[in-house]
Amino acid sequence: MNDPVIELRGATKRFPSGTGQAHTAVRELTMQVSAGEFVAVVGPTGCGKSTTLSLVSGLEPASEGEVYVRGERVRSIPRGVGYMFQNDAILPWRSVLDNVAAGPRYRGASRSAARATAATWVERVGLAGFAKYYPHQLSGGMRKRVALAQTLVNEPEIMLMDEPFSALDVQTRSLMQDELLRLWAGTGAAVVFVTHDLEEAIALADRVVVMTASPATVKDVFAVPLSRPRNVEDVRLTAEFLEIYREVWESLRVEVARAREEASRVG
Ligand SMILES: Nc1ncnc2c1ncn2[C@@H]1O[C@H](COP(=O)(O)OP(=O)(O)OP(=O)(O)O)[C@@H](O)[C@H]1O
Repeated sequence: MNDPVIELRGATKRFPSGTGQAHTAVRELTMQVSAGEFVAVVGPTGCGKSTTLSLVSGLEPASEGEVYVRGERVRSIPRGVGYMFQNDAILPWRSVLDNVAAGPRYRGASRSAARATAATWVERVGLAGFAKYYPHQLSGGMRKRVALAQTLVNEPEIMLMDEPFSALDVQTRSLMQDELLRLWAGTGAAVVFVTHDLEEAIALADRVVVMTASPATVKDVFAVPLSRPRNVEDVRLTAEFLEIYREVWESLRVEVARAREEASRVG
């Protein structure tokens, strides 16, 4: 394996809880992600998947253990990190083109250079002809395309994705998954993709990390040896996919059951 671009070594994150005691969100997380690798993280609701991304992005410092990006200890937000969340960061008063141009502008490109770069990404995500549209004129899938272009225009070395497609209907979701794979291929970016959806995780990733019920730690890591390029709808129907699904679900189901038990005890 190449040198990891992302490395967590025994990272633990505690938050102050309402009762004055510390609440452990994630504990002793150890994992590595290499350049060009697509890693999906699955786990029961509320186990600490988003917190894991916050540690990598430097938004939250680890309470214990270490987090490295490109071999350097994360102390603030590292450069070269792109995000995509469930709620997109599209500004309603800006056109599609200007939303995508905002990143390059922020990084110092002139208005015309930023718009030229943005135009190529607007086209690559399939929105040529919609550059002048405003967000309210777009469908949910089209907004996701804008969000993808907003992320990719900055050519991130690392992409942190937190359930970016979970609000979409099933068909649009599959389309966007294919788009993501197509656009990511060849970028060399390392991806950490958090999802509730095990099918999505396997269809997209090179490895699937299963987290335990709260406080989350890495329970198992599964390789996904499905060939690329992949078409997510086709790949889901293969015997190989189902075999991997069964294996990962065996691991995940125990944690989902444990989380439910815990929730019913607390609730
Ligand atoms: N800033 C914060 N302050 C206090 N507690 C927090 C904070 N961020 C997360 N937590 C707590 O840490 C735990 C893990 O939350 P996190 O959002 O990482 O889980 P998740 O697995 O991403 O959840 P979901 O699957 O519902 O998206 C939760 O109990 C949450 O309340």
